[in-house]
Amino acid sequence: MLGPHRREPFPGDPAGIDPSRAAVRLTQVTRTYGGGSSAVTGLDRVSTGIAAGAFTAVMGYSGSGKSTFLHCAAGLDRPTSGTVQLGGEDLGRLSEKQLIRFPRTRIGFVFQAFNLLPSLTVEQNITLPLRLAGAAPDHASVHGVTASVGLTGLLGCRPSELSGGQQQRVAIARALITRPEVLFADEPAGALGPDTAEDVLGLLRQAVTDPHRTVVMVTHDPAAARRRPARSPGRRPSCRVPARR
Ligand SMILES: Nc1ncnc2c1ncn2[C@@H]1O[C@H](COP(=O)(O)OP(=O)(O)OP(=O)(O)O)[C@@H](O)[C@H]1O
Repeated sequence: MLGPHRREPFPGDPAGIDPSRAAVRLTQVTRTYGGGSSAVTGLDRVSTGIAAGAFTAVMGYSGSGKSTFLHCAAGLDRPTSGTVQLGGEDLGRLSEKQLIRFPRTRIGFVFQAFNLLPSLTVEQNITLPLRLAGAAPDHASVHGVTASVGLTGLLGCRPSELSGGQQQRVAIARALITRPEVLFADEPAGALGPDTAEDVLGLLRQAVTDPHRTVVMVTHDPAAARRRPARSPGRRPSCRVPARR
């Protein structure tokens, strides 16, 4: 964990990562909120690469820009300057319409607060990204992903009928249903108790056992960042947001 007075290079700095092995690359990315004297810099010229097929944990002190980093890397937010490449695609070159469609097919995102639609059933929540992308959900995929996150038998429930851990499992299934190249998770266990949190983190570590998948997770928990996925990428999985100047 970095403190506000320490600045260390990113372990995944582009200088240290083979460009062909980077699932996501940020180059000189700055994100400023507001303007004038009240402007806040969420990210300040961050350059880094996320190794493809690895489980990478993003850590840093509160307010250091972890969520901003994740949103820019996933294309959910546009940087004020700099470039983000995901799977070789420069997200800055995409139109608003293309950028909205992009996450539904190429990335999955898991939020701390689950962000499920309360009026939809578990099955409808899980298949929503497919339906928004105009694809018909096939039962084998739905049941496969549901079983992989331990939700078999709960497809007809509404989110309000589920525990927090079960709701986060639904959110993970929803993120995985499109078979994304990169799965982003922002404090996915932040709203859960320790045992449930461990289950949810285990599912994310399991997700990277698919050789074509990269997982990037923001966490405050050094233990969660240190634990290796089932198929270890062979090095310590960590990535740190440098202190803002
Ligand atoms: N929408 C916004 N409008 C204005 N400022 C923002 C906005 N989003 C983030 N910020 C600011 O940008 C900085 C980085 O915020 P960010 O949420 O990315 O940090 P974080 O490391 O994820 O924090 P935490 O660990 O507390 O969730 C903070 O100073 C925050 O106040």
